[in-house]
Amino acid sequence: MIQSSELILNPDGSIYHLNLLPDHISDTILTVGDPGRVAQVSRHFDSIEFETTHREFVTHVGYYRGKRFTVLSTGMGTDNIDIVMNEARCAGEHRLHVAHGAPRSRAAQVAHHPAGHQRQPAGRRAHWHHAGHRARRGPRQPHAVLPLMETGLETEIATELQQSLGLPFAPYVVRGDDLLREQVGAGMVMGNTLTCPGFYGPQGRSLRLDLRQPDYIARLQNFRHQSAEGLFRLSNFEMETAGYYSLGRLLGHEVLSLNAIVANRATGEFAENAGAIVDAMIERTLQRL
Ligand SMILES: O=P(O)(O)O[C@H]1O[C@H](CO)[C@@H](O)[C@H]1O
Ligand SMILES: O=c1cc[nH]c(=O)[nH]1
Repeated sequence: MIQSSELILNPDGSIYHLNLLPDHISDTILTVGDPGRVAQVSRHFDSIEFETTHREFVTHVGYYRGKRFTVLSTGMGTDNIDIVMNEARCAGEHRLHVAHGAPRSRAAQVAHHPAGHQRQPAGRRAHWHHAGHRARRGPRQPHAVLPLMETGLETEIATELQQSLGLPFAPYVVRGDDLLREQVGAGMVMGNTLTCPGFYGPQGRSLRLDLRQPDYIARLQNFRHQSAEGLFRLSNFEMETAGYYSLGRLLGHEVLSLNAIVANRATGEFAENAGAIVDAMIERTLQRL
């Protein structure tokens, strides 16, 4: 029995922040950061059966070519991903209990629009599969160390990243879902996303304040880890993927982060047709799911 202070329901029975009832959680969930982008996805649907808005969480539920999707905005940052993954899971689990008598895994897909600092033209589509930021130091509270079960390779990369960037913590390094990548990623560029707890300093931008490490971007660009699986390099910045991949692994969901590259940090360019790039990625993703 979970106490009402832990699993908080609104008077209509919907879950606290997302404002969703069990039936609003489809087997496949598409998440976007920008609340305005939910309609950019659902305008492709054949029908929309439900819409709601609560804070930055906008949800549309509908059908695309006969398949039911929930499309949901998260707002920016991994703190919101904690809310979305926990609340969508709890609401969805309840639906599955009612429908099937037992919970089972759902696939959750993620569409984001981050910035690449790799040397490729702004505007190129990409799809990335590693990410991370986890504080492993600090006060030892019971929840400070997650039982994430990183693979050997993930731990190796995390340790080397920590050393080479001089970080006071080891980042998470978590691989996305291989099957979803095969299903959705054909023809897209594969890469490794660095999830940052901010857009400016944490992504090496300096507008009014100097960076503590002036060579931060160069250090990230030059990072290499060679293993039997191939060469690991960092590809792009965004602000949520690590949260999805870590919580997806812990909760047992298939998760893939798709990133439209709109800002090229190596050349200093922002794509002129960013909206069209994002739209093309949305359509391609829907067609493949
Ligand atoms: O456009 P969305 O999907 O929000 O994604 C990216 O854009 C936001 C920053 O501008 C961050 O959320 C980042 O992850
Ligand atoms: O540069 C960018 C662009 C979008 N989102 C990010 O997190 N960074």
